[in-house]
Amino acid sequence: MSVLDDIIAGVREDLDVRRQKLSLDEVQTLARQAPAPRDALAALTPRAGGVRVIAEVKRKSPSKGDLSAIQDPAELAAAYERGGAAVISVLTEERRFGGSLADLDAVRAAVDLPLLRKDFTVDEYQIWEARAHGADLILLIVAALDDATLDSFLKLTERLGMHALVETHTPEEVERAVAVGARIIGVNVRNLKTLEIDRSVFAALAGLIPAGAVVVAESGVRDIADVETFVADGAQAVLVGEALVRHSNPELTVGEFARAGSALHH
Ligand SMILES: O=C(O)c1ccccc1NCC(=O)[C@H](O)[C@H](O)COP(=O)(O)O
Repeated sequence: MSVLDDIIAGVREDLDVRRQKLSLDEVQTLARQAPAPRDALAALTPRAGGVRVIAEVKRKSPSKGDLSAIQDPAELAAAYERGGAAVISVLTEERRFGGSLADLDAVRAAVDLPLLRKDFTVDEYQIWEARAHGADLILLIVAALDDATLDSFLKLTERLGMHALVETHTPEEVERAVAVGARIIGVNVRNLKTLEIDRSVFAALAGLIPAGAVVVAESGVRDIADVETFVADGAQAVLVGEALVRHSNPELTVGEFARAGSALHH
């Protein structure tokens, strides 16, 4: 079983528990009552003077173990917002990342930016749930979904007024993301089956993404030089977790990353 398969097995078990407590009907009602979504696509659309930063609230991970205790996710997200993040990503997977929907609620109450509910979406229920908790963007990992499911999840997401970050790691996955009409396409340089980071994967895949889709480099950003390399290779946005949560001044670091590559970016 790959790491991704193992994570998804746990996600399904946790989802069954939540569904016992709150039916799909009830989550749908809450989603329909939620305030209108913010436009994450507009927030990620490139503009002069830098790269868009998706700043992540991430406590721990399968690859690195504990990263940061993060007592107050709302305070961290507010620091990201002050630093110039375009979108805040909140990991809600509990077993392997230590996140929760309570974190998403806390961050939603604290910032005005679009929010990415970062989870392993394998069931329609999670999309309604994301909206009910104020998310504006969800993650769809191509490797975890067949074509028909990817297509129907993307359609549902957009029907609910949200957008999807459609994540890829191979040329075939980019092709599948493009085929379903993804408008925000991520290239994760972390292989979710082996956890290996290979930053060169981004340069190899970014050129396959058609103009018109926002291109996001995901994972493995350690410093400004990494952001500059991703921008030079075609990134319009970067998704950063570890480097921000481990830093003593996440606000400053988000700002530095957001300005990185401004000379290259157009
Ligand atoms: O981070 C992991 O170890 C991981 C393992 C298995 C599946 C997903 C994983 N991470 C999710 C992410 O995509 C990252 O949290 C995100 O891209 C930020 O990465 P980083 O800046 O390297 O923390």
